[in-house]
Amino acid sequence: MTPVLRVENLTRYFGGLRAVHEVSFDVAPGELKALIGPNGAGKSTCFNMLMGQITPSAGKVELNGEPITGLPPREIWRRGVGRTFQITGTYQSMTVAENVQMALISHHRRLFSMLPYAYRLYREEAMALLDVVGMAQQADRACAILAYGDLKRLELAIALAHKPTLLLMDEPTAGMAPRERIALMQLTADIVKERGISVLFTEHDMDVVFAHAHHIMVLNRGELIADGTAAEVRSNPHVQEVYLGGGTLYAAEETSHA
Ligand SMILES: Nc1ncnc2c1ncn2[C@@H]1O[C@H](COP(=O)(O)OP(=O)(O)OP(=O)(O)O)[C@@H](O)[C@H]1O
Repeated sequence: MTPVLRVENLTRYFGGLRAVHEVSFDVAPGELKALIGPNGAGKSTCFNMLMGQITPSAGKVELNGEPITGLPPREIWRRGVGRTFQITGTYQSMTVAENVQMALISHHRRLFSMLPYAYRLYREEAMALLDVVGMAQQADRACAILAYGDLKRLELAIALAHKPTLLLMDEPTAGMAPRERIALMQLTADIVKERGISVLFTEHDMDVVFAHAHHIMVLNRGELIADGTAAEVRSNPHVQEVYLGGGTLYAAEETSHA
C-alpha cells in the first residue's frame, strides 16, 4: 500500500548546524504517529519542511506517491496536508461556527467577495464538524471567550474542514491540563479511526504519546534513532540513554494504557 507520507533522507542545515540529518520514514493510511525527542532535536524543523515553510537542504518528501519537496505551503495544503499549531490561530472576533465556515469557504475556494454572505454559507457542514469535536453546543459563542481546551478542539474542526489526508499536529496538547490533554488526543484517535486520515504529531507529554500513538519515532540531535511501536521504542537502549536524564519515558511506562 502506498504510504500517505514518505520521507527520504530529509536533511536541513542552518549554517554549520545540522538540525535534521538524513531522516527517513513513512506514515501509513489511518496511522496516528508521534515524533518525539528532546528540546532542539529537530522536530519543528522536520515539520516545517513537511509543510513547506522551510526548504530542505537535501532529501525528498512524497504525499500519496507524488513529490511535494520544496512546494510552497499553500500548495502542500491544497494537496491535503492540514496542520494545527502550538498557538491557536482562530479569528477571535468571530463565533465558533463562523470560524469553521470561513475554513469551509476557503476549502471550497469561494471568493472572499462572497464575504457578505459568508455567515450563511456552509453552516450545516460547519455544525456537523463541530459535532465531531463536541463543540456544537458552543457554535454561536465568540471565540474570544472560549476556554483554551475548547479552542484546541475548534482548531481541530477547522483543520478537518479542509478534508486533509494527512494532519500535522505540532504539540497539540501544549498548555493544556493533563485531563484535557488525554481527552484531546482520544478525540484525535477517534477521528483517525472513523475518518481514516493519518496524523503525525509532535508532543512533549509522554503519557499522551504512549497512550495513543500507533507508532513512535524518536529524533535526537537531528537523527532518527527509533521508529516502532511503544514497546519497541521503550526497550530501545539508545532511546533509554537519550531520555535517561529527564526520566519522562519511564514515568510514561507506568501510567500508559498502550
Ligand atoms: N531558523 C533557524 N536558524 C538557526 N537555527 C535553527 C533555526 N531553527 C531551528 N534551529 C536550530 O535547529 C535545531 C533543531 O531545532 P528545532 O526547533 O527543530 O527542534 P525541536 O525538536 O522542535 O525543539 P523543541 O522541542 O524545543 O521545540 C536547534 O539546535 C535549533 O536551535
